[in-house]
Amino acid sequence: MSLKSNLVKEIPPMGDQNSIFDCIENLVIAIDQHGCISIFNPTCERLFGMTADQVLAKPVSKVIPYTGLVKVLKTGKPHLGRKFVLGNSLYIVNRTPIIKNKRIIGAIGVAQEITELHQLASELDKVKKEKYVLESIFNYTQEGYISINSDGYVNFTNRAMADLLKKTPGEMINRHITDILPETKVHFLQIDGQSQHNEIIKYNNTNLLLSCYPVLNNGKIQGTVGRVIFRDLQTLASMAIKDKQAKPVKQDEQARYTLDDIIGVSQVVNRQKEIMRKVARGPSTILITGESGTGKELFAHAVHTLSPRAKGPFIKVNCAAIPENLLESELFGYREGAFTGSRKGGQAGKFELAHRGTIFLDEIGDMPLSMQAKVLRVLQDKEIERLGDAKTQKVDVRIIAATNRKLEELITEGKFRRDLYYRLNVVNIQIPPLRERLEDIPGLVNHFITKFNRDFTLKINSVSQKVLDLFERYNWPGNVRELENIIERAFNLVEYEKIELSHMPTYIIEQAENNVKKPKVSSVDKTLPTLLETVERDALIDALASTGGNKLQSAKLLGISRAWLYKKIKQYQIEM
Ligand SMILES: Nc1ncnc2c1ncn2[C@@H]1O[C@H](COP(=O)(O)OP(=O)(O)OP(=O)(O)O)[C@@H](O)[C@H]1O
Repeated sequence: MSLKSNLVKEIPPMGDQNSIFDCIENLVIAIDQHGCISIFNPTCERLFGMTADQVLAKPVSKVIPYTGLVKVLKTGKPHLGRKFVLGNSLYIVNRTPIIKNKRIIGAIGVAQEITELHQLASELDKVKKEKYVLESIFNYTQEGYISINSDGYVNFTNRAMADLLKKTPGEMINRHITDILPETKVHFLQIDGQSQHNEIIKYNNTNLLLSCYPVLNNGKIQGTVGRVIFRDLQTLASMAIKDKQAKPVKQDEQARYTLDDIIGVSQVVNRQKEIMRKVARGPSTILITGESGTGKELFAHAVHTLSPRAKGPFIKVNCAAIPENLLESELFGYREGAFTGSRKGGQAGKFELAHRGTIFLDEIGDMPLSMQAKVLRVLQDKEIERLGDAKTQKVDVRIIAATNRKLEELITEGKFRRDLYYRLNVVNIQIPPLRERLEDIPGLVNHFITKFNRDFTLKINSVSQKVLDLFERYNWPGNVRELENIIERAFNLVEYEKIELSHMPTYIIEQAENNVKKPKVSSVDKTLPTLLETVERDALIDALASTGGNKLQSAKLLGISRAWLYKKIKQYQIEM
């Protein structure tokens, strides 16, 4: 009988161990109570390049530098789910003591290669992150998107589409498209690899402008994506001045917000408010920059209401939303007979309408170059010419422009005029993204709760601490607008008087989980020691929260001793 089969007898019986260990693909190594190898299965032989007969009965620590088995033998404590790297592969191992008659008679380790699994998990994580980004993009566009699979069942819809159809995405997913949009059968289901553009369909009493695109995979149709550009055709019609039927755009010509409507305690918001107070008095052009949803329009309204022009009109033009060929007549107006279908008596443009007031050129970065030249001329000469009219008119208008694009980059790419940039950028107000001023969140949350309590006639009076913690970890790609939408969504779900974690969309919970809690320090406090302390404190709080306050587990999680954890809890005065 070989040495190997003698030693294996020491292991508690579990069937025909030899053949089990011999045929499994896992690495199996066992040691006896003296730390000598008692099992070394063929997978180990292959991987370590040694035969069982060469290593059996030898001290494991001499044969393989670290297996962890000697430690398990000494302490009697198992090591479960530990990972290690061997060559280019990643393994997960369970090491357990072998106990017979309450005595530790050895230890066994069983390892499984998980390289591929790990790669798959990383891939999945990457795909998940990309999905969040795409979802955010789709959820913050004004255009409605819906997609169906090849059998006609809805597998995706964005918020704009759900709002448009007055349904929740949950009421639409997995339903057949004809149950949701009966009229679209022909557009969605009979699409044959070609796109269909701008078809008019009816939904309730609204006309929608729908485009459909096939989703192709290796040339085969997998489904269809539908896009609704304008919520209803009246919006389009009102923009199309050249259409004889079109009504002039009804504009609310008054600024709606004041400085008090800008909520925020962060240094940066207070500094910007201070600047606004000063510059509002003068005539200078102002350029407001910041990501989408940071409050640029709100700031523009507030400058106007603070200015001596407050009683004059406040005219907003969204330069990105108006088709290039209509922008000129929109901005400068046109003379009667300037083109076929032009209105009798002609029409005043936005600059004229803003006379003695303020014109707010939103999304100025998207203004076509040809129009930039004309706006520059207004800035220089304070004069306009209606389309088709040789007569010039003096206008007294203050310009506030805003953009979420990097104008310097657009200048380098030749898409924005440098001279216009200098003319606009006399005073620059930069609004930082919400993730860089987390201290503004609680005030904004209260502000939106008050607003929605009014709109929904509800009496929500608080938000759970868990939700506030979540808000600190989330990175707010849609900024304050996204926060406002999330609170509004919660109002639709809330049952009692408190907004809880269960009222939050899963995508923000999942994204926040992947984020390290950000240090809540203002720019003046950003010395390295302060930052390190903040990160350390946050890591402690996260570990304690995720282990339900268990200090031993938290210490393990953080890779520090229990004594060190206690010291840090005391140092940072973390309440338990
Ligand atoms: N500091 C703030 N206090 C209160 N409400 C705010 C604040 N900032 C933004 N909001 C609200 O967030 C929403 C988005 O703001 P706003 O439209 O001004 O952003 P924006 O930067 O102009 O966005 P976009 O670039 O997409 O046009 C609005 O409902 C606005 O009232």
